[in-house]
Amino acid sequence: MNRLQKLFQEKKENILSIYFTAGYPELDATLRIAEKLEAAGADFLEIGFPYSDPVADGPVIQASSQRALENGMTVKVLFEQLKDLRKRVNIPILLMGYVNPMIQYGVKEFCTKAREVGVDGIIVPDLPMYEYEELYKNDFLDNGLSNIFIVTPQTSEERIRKIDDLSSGFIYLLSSSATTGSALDVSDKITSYYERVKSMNLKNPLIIGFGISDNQSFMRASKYANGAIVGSAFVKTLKADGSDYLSHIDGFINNIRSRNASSN
Ligand SMILES: O=P(O)(O)OC[C@@H](O)[C@@H](O)c1c[nH]c2ccccc12
Repeated sequence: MNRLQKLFQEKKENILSIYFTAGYPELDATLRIAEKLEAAGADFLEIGFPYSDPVADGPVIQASSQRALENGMTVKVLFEQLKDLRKRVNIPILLMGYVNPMIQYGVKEFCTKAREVGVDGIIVPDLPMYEYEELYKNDFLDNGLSNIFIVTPQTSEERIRKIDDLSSGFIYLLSSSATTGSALDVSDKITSYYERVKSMNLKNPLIIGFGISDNQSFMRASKYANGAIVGSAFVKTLKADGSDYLSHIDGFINNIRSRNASSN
C-alpha cells in the first residue's frame, strides 16, 4: 500500500491537497514548499512538472510553468531535487504533468524513478485511458504508483465505472470543464453531477478540484467528496518578489481550513 492509499484508509473527510509547480518561483523551491505545506497541515501534495503547452491550465498555472521552465526546471532536475524528498516530507506526493515530457523521459524510466524518490501517484490529464491500459499500466503498477483519472461533468456512467476499476488512489472530480483557476461553478447542474457520482458508490475516494480557493469553496467541495485540491489560488501566493514566499504558506492553509494561526 502506498502513502496515498494509507491516507484514504485513515482519513475520510476534509482531505486537503495543494498543487504547486516545481521550479516556481525559484528553481530550488520544490522541497522547501513541500516541507512548509506539510508542516502547515496539507494532507497530500500534487507537484506539477512544467511543460510549454499546458492545455488544461489557466493563466496562473501557465505563467508558473513558463517561469519554472525559464528557471531551468525539467523532469530530470525535478527527480534530482526529489532525491531528498523522503528525508524531509512524509505526506503522500503526486506528480502532475502532461504526457509529452513523460514520453521524452521514457514512461517506464519515469515510473521507476518516481518510485525510487518516494512518489505515490501520477496525474496525467492528457493520457488517454486506452493508452494507459495498453501501454503503461504495468509500469505504474509495478512501481506501486496510483494513476489518477479525471472525471468531468460530461463523463458517462459507464466510463466512470471503468475508471473506478482502473484506479487505486482516488478519482479526481473536475468541478467544471474549463481550465484551472476558473471561478467555482456552484450551479444546481454541478451539484447534481457531484451527487450522481457520489451515489454510484465507487470503490475509490473522490477528490474535487478546479476553482477551490478558500474555506467556503473547500467546505462546499468536501460535502460531496472526501476532500479537495487547491492549485491556482495557492500558486498565486508564491512570488519571488523579494518577500519571503514561504512565510505565506501557513496563513494560506489556516485560511482554507478556517483555523486561526495559533490553533495550528
Ligand atoms: O488551479 P485550480 O483551479 O485550483 O485547480 C487545481 C489544479 O490546479 C491542479 O489539480 C492541476 C493543475 N494543473 C492541472 C491540469 C489538469 C488537472 C488538474 C490540474
